[in-house]
Amino acid sequence: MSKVAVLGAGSWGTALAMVLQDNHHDVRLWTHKEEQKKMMIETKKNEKYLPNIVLPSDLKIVDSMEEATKDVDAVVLVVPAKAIRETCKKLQPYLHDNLLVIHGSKGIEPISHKRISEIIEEELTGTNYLDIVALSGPSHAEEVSLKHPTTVTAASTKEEAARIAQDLFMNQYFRVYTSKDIIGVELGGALKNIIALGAGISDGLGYGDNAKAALITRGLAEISRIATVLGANPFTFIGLSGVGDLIVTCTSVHSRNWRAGNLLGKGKKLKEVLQHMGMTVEGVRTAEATYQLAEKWEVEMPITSGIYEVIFHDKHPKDVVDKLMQRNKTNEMEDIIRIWSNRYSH
Ligand SMILES: NC(=O)C1=CN([C@@H]2O[C@H](COP(=O)(O)OP(=O)(O)OC[C@H]3O[C@@H](n4cnc5c(N)ncnc54)[C@H](O)[C@@H]3O)[C@@H](O)[C@H]2O)C=CC1
Ligand SMILES: O=C(CO)COP(=O)(O)O
Repeated sequence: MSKVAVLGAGSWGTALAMVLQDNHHDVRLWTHKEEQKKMMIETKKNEKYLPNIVLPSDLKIVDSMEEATKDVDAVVLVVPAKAIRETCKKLQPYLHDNLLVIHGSKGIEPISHKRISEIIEEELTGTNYLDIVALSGPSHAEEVSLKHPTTVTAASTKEEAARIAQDLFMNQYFRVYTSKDIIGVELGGALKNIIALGAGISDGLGYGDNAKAALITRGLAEISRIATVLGANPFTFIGLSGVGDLIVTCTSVHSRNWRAGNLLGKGKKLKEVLQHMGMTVEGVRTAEATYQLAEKWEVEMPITSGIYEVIFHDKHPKDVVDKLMQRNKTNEMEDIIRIWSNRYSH
């Protein structure tokens, strides 16, 4: 049995805490909201984020970061990407040697273009902890909390760290693979949210399965193009955190990114959509960051650019689709083969 702190009690933090509790670890779930903490203790439910799910009776809902992290072997950061820096600052005084830092968040920071593990590393500089592991893959919290079979990847540059995370989480319904490609795993998890917005927009416009399959496939092509330039292993994108997460997020009604896109496709404005959602829609901020990254590295990302134009410049989604369909004629694989061979020729 290990002692584990889960920081962030939204849908994903709560579902991961339940997996860890099922594995008989000593789990402490922390939320920054006092009223949410009280509600979870009183009702034994997390009504806003996972309605109808009864929390395990032995799951500890704690009062403070200090209580959450006391003597723990691992912390699992599961707050929205925009709250990672702030949460790391709160965590910093409680770090100790041999503490494994795992995160389950999916995003890229605009302007700095940092991945989650890079932000964590930056914020925890000068402190002692073991390593950072990213946990990512096709895993809607709603299904994990019902113990439906789910597979994810634990990625760390240090294989041993990924293996510790694998051992902590793996059970009968939650299968964990390891990977050393943390760049690819984090980029796959973050960038698929942009394409999921696109899939939602396409469905909202009334287009069918052909359009969605095109978005998933060509979306994967542009994700692997930029990610390979940024140092990822291209093979990661045929894995769970690549095509796996892309499929689940583009096709599931559980996906907040798909649902937000769907409303955009039906003509709603971004502000209205986000108010209506009331939950984290990571693809919006990641679209901004990725648009900037594509410009910086001169990588063609036409789908991401189109979605960015819809979200931030009020472009009509139908005009964006027309523009995508009328791009210059091209060979399907030429670009990615060139990028892959550049990478492997060094
Ligand atoms: N929901 C899911 O099925 C999955 C979500 N993720 C990722 O997990 C991360 C968290 O997402 P969800 O749990 O789904 O979000 P959510 O919208 O369900 O909940 C967000 C939680 O973060 C808390 N929060 C907001 N601002 C905060 C701050 N400044 N400091 C501390 N806590 C704060 C909220 O109170 C809430 O408890 C995201 O990056 C998401 O992409 C990853 C895999 C699956
Ligand atoms: O990352 C997820 C599933 O793997 C959750 O996606 P959404 O944030 O779109 O709900």
